[in-house]
Amino acid sequence: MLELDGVTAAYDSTPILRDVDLSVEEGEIVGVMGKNGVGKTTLMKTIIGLLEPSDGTISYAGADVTDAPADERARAGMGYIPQGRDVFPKLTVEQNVRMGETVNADSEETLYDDIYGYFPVLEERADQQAGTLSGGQQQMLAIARALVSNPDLLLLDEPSEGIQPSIVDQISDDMQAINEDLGTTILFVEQNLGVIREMADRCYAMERGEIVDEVGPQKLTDEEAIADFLAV
Ligand SMILES: Nc1ncnc2c1ncn2[C@@H]1O[C@H](COP(=O)(O)OP(=O)(O)OP(=O)(O)O)[C@@H](O)[C@H]1O
Repeated sequence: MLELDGVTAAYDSTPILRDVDLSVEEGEIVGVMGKNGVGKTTLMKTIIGLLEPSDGTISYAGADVTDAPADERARAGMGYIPQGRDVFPKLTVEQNVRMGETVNADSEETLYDDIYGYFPVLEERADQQAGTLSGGQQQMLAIARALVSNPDLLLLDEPSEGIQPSIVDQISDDMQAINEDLGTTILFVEQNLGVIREMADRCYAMERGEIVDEVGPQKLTDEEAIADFLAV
C-alpha cells in the first residue's frame, strides 16, 4: 500500500532522512521506533506531503505520489494525526470532527456516526470546546477527526506523548479495533515501548534519519533487542 524507496529529505540544507526504504502492506499496523530527534516526525511529514523529498520515491496505492501535494494524498485516502494533536481549541468537539469530513471530499462515506462507538467520551462532550479536553481526549479527537473521512492509511505521530498510561492503553486498543473492524492500515511512530509492543505487527528502528533495523513480532517482545532504539 505504501512504499518508500531511497527517500532523503532535508529542512533547507540540513539532511534529516537518509535513504529510507520502508513498506506497509494493506491491513498492517507498522511502527517506526526511535529516540527524540531521530527524524520520526520528519518521516510522517514527508509521507503525507508536507515536506518534499530531495531524493527517492514514495508510492501509495500503486501510484507514484512523490510530487503530489498533501491535499491530493489526503483525498487519495491518507489520514494524518500530527504530534501534539493540533485540535482547534476554540471549536467544539463536534466541529473539530466535522472538519475532518471535508478533507476527503471525494469519498461519499463518512464515519461520523461510527466514531463515537470507538470514543464515547467525545459524544458526551460533543458541545464542549476542544481546548478544554484532557490530553488523552484531545488525542482521541485528533484520531476521530482523521478517521471520519474513512482513510485507507492512517499516519499517527507519537500517540502516547504527554498522555497518562491508562489512556495510552485505551488508545492502543482503539487503534487495533479500528484496524480490525474497518481494515484501516496504520503507520505510527513512537518511542514508548509499551505502545509499540501493544500495537505493531512489525516495526522499523530509526537512528539519525536512517532505518537501521526491522523488528518482527517475536523480536518485539525481546526488551534488550529493542531497548537501544528507545529512550528507556
Ligand atoms: N522545521 C524544521 N527546520 C529545521 N530543522 C528541523 C525542523 N523540524 C525538525 N528539525 C530537526 O530535524 C531533526 C529531526 O526532527 P523530528 O521532529 O523529525 O524528530 P523526531 O524523531 O520526531 O523527534 P521527537 O520525538 O522529539 O518528535 C531534529 O534534529 C530537529 O531539530
